[in-house]
Amino acid sequence: MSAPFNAITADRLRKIYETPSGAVEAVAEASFDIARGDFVSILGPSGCGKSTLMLMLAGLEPATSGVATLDGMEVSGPQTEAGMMFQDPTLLPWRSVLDNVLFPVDMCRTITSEDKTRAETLLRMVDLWNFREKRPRELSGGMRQRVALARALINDPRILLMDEPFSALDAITRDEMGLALARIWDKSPKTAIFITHSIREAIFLSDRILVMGRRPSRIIEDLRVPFARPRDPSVEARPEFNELYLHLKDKIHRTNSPLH
Ligand SMILES: Nc1ncnc2c1ncn2[C@@H]1O[C@H](COP(=O)(O)OP(=O)(O)OP(=O)(O)O)[C@@H](O)[C@H]1O
Repeated sequence: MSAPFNAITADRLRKIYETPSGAVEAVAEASFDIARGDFVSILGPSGCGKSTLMLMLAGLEPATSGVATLDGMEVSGPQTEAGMMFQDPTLLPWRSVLDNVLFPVDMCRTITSEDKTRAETLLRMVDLWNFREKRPRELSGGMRQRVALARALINDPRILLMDEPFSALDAITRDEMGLALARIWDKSPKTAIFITHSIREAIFLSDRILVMGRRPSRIIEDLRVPFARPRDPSVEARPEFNELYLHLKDKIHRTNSPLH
């Protein structure tokens, strides 16, 4: 059977958290299809349900109703095939950088020499080759996130789910991480969902941007980013970049305002 064109689908995904103080409707209804190879960012005001949506797609939080699929398979539990990155890199402190990158392989089978070669290639790509034998505590925050990126790619996943992976980093390191991710993308495009609060980061990295409205949230904007790849940071100086930036900023501001 040939692979489906849409790598990720969400069909009326809804999430209500039951809490001691009552029900919280985190996501009212999210529906979208993501084509194979597209890099899609999700923007939206704080607390609108972006992480909840991601957790439902990753199979880490069950949807109250609706259906998600990854690579044509309905999501009904943790999606081990997808690469994942979160705000916190969650590295194992007693393992070396190289062994942290190999951890997802170690979890499911015996590590082969090909796995080691791939881990080494990835560490070169994220510029951490010289740190492969170090422990996480010896690395900066940006370096730890680069280890997490290499780890997310170790199984060469077709789908990558990233929830604010760079948000704890300083602005310069964050830009460098964005560039590193864009370069990796140029070499080996994957289907990705990337949650961020940075409109500039979303435009620079994405083929398409979805905006979620205020809770209980829905997708209120879905647009394509018109810049060819590979992109370099000079794209930010283009008038179209700024127009898109202002459009998205206005959209998020309006949804965040109690007057709208
Ligand atoms: N496990 C949980 N139990 C109860 N309520 C939750 C839980 N997780 C999230 N929520 C609530 O669901 C809503 C959406 O939270 P979520 O973390 O998905 O938003 P977000 O858009 O990712 O926020 P931010 O941009 O600030 O990270 C919030 O009101 C939050 O308090």
